[in-house]
Amino acid sequence: MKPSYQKYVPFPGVPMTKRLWPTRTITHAPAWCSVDLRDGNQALVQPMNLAEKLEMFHLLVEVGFKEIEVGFPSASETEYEIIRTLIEGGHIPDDVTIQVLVQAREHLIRKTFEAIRGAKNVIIHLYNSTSTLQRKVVFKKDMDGIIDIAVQGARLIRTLAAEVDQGTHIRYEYSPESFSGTEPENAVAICTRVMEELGAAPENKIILNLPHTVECCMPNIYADEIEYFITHLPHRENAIISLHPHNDRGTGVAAAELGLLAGAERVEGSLFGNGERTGNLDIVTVALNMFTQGIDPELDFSNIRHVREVYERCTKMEVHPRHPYAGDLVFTAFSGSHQDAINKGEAYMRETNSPYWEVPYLPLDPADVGRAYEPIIRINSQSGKGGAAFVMQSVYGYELPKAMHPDFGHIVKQACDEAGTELLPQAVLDLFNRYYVNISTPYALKKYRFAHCEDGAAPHVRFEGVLVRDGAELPLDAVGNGAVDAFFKAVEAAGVTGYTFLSYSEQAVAKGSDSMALSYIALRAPDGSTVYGVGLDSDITIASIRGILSAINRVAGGQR
Ligand SMILES: CC(=O)SCCNC(=O)CCNC(=O)[C@H](O)C(C)(C)COP(=O)(O)OP(=O)(O)OC[C@H]1O[C@@H](n2cnc3c(N)ncnc32)[C@H](O)[C@@H]1OP(=O)(O)O
Ligand SMILES: CC(C)C(=O)C(=O)O
Repeated sequence: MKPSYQKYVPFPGVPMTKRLWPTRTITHAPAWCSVDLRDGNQALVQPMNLAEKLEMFHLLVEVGFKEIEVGFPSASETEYEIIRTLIEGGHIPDDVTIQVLVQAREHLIRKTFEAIRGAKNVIIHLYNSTSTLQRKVVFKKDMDGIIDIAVQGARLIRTLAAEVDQGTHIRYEYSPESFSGTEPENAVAICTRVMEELGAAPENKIILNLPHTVECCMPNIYADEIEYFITHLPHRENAIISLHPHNDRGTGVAAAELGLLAGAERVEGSLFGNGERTGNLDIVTVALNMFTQGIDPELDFSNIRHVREVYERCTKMEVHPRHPYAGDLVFTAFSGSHQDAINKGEAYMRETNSPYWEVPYLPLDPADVGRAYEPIIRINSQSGKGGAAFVMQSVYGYELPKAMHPDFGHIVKQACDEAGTELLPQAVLDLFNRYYVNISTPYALKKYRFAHCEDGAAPHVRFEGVLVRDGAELPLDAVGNGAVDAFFKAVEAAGVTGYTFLSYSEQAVAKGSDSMALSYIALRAPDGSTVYGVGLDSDITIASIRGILSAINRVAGGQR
């Protein structure tokens, strides 16, 4: 790639010495305009058909958009028919304004006015490209020539708007397309002329949409351009300043956010950023970014799965697994330290009832976008002991004692390394069962009984039974202050020696319709190490006995 970088010209800065936007914060939602059905649609391999456009339109209404660019009605019969269907089919709620895009060309403008007949609220969106590059390469005109295209278009629009039925409320929008590639003073000049032509006034504000048609500079430069425009525009009070970022450098969201700081009041974009090339601005991300700053975005993404499902079906595009807020993996932690911190954060939230979201590594509560049911913690070779314990607890209700976490974590880590892939919860449970639960080799408890005795002395329990190893029977018979103690002594008396009882905890778990007891046992093994065993049975005493035997068997069977 060496020398070819020299053919790129660095983007010019904006002549500003003082700028206000870096000192500001975003405090409220802008007016949003969805361009999914137009800019998004025009960039699809297979543009949406009528049914898909209608479904998408209804989704956008459901999400809360009040301004929706529904198409470019003069582009084709299909586009025209879709707009007629929206209007004639009564699909447009009274509080929603449809927007239609048109180039500054007479026959296209006339066709556009035909298309909007009978609509209640319409924004006629006029555009022509104004950038230095387009002037030179496409239009071969100077700036006056470009202004003339816009003025002629605006004049015709005003004339035709005056003839439209009284029941149709028309507003105007003008885009100096490729605004960010236009000299700032030229952008102001052309917009000023269009405002005059369209009779912009405080009670009849024009939307001046300032597109980052191709994102060719850093977002701070776009913000400078917006602030320059706003502070140099005569009669700024007659205009609503709108942003239309694209995402060629991958910073469309940043450009929109900095553009808002620079004073814009309206934002055009699309769901998940669908649009030309790398896409339009992703409105979902900007809106949810606001949400995470304690600002009501005035769009409803509380069921993001549904929004995504309709979007993917209608556009045949896929949302990337790492897409902010909506991707499959964005609320998932595989790595141990993240899992640990998330676990602790969730415990902190439960224990303190904190009114604020204070969970490390998760900037948004998944429940706020309807994703609370998904596994946050998933297991692979990067996971730690807390992750495996979390899966056992959250999926199966097994409350592993904290001291046992490293032991089980080690087993899970080894299995992940061997598998070289993620372990699903069932595989984690299988490992737990295989390594700890009711292990019955080499020692198997063949038969047993215990009796509670109260014969004058302190109450005690007698355990009798038979342990089998390699076909040989070892009789068990001992007395203890409880069944577990009696069993432990009986095993020792039968020659299985060198174990010390360290700790024990129990819990009930639901197994189908039955409730079972789980007993976690820790013993000191003959070599001084700690060994864990788990017993599972409908009877808590038997569960404990099975747990002890499991621990012994893990040592005796060399299964550690
Ligand atoms: C940045 C954006 O996303 S803008 C929106 C872009 N969207 C679309 O283009 C989708 C819909 N477009 C279409 O269906 C077609 O392009 C139409 C119907 C608008 C126009 O079609 P056509 O006139 O057949 O062809 P085409 O688009 O190639 O037109 C190019 C001509 O329009 C001129 N032109 C382009 N934009 C404008 C404009 N805003 N104002 C006036 N003339 C323009 C070009 O200079 C060129 O002129 P030339 O033929 O004299 O060289
Ligand atoms: C027509 C304008 C708003 C546009 O789509 C763009 O510049 O990207």
